[in-house]
Amino acid sequence: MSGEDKNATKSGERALRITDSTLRDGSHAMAHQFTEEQVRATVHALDQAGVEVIEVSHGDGLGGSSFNYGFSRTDEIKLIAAAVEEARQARIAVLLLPGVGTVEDLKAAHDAGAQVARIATHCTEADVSIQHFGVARELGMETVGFLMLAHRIGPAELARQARIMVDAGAQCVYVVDSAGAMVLSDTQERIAALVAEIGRDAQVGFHGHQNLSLGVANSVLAYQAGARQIDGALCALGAGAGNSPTEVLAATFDRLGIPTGVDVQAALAAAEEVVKPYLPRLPWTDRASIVQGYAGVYSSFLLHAERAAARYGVPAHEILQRVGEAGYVGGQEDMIIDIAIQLAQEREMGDLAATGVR
Ligand SMILES: C[C@H](O)CC(=O)C(=O)O
Ligand SMILES: [Mn+2]
Repeated sequence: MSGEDKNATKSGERALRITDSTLRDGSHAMAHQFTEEQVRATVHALDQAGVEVIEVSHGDGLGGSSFNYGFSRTDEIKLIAAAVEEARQARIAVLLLPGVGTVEDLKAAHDAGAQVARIATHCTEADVSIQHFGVARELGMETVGFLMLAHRIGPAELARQARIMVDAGAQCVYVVDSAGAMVLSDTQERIAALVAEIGRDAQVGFHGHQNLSLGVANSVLAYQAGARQIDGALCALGAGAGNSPTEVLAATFDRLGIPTGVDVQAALAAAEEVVKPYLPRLPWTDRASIVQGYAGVYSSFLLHAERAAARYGVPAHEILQRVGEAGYVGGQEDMIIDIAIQLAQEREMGDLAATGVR
């Protein structure tokens, strides 16, 4: 497929496509406890608002329900099937991290009606996605690549990784600011590099997090640098301090005269009347999530760090600072426990030293 957007005619003059990830990235913030009723109500509202792609999966993608990542309350294939049933015009997307999920999971999601496959890898590991893009294309799914923790490498290397995904069959590759660590020009430079490398063959997308409160600003800059797919989540419901809020993206791009095909009033109602009432807590830029952006930590580590903090009596922001210094990536959630234990031991040693005990 060329970089030209084949869906552009669907919403007339649409200049960029907003993909909503409330029911996937938001799964992290919900500790993977979405119910079928919540999924149905959210899809119905997003669909009515004109959002064309709605992502539904465990927060860590298909197959993520596990001891390491957190068990889902409801089987994700059941949630995907419910979302497909509810959507009138929107297509349902799924996320797959090779190694967390398998091609069998992708086939099951496709059988349940999912039409868009988003394949995510760490930003330096695009080659592990090759098989999955091949299978997704064979199934006739739209394909999107997700280069996570994209702040960790420079624009040129990121563009080389995007090329691997496109050669494997990706029709769009996202710069994924998993840590909410990118500051303005970081986004512009990476998007521009990807557009230069793959722009003739595929689209470029941007997925932002709000840890430094820059998700929406980064999204606007991404669009200006050539991105044509942008992610959001209603009420910012996503990992860390949350994602760029879909309703704010819709309103901001509308004010900029950049058509997204999303009805601003309907998106505002979806956030306020459908999602907000079921939230256990609003995504928030507190000390711990700001440290995630500042130290470049995977956003989905937040709840894991908070749980370890409560269990070992150490501050979550200190755990996350150490995680950032160590450079851990998705899949290394167990190291959060390790760091919490180390911090607790250091504190105990410090206390003993202060009381003069040897
Ligand atoms: C599995 C991650 O939550 C994917 C994502 O949304 C990100 O890296 O950001
Ligand atoms: Mn995310």
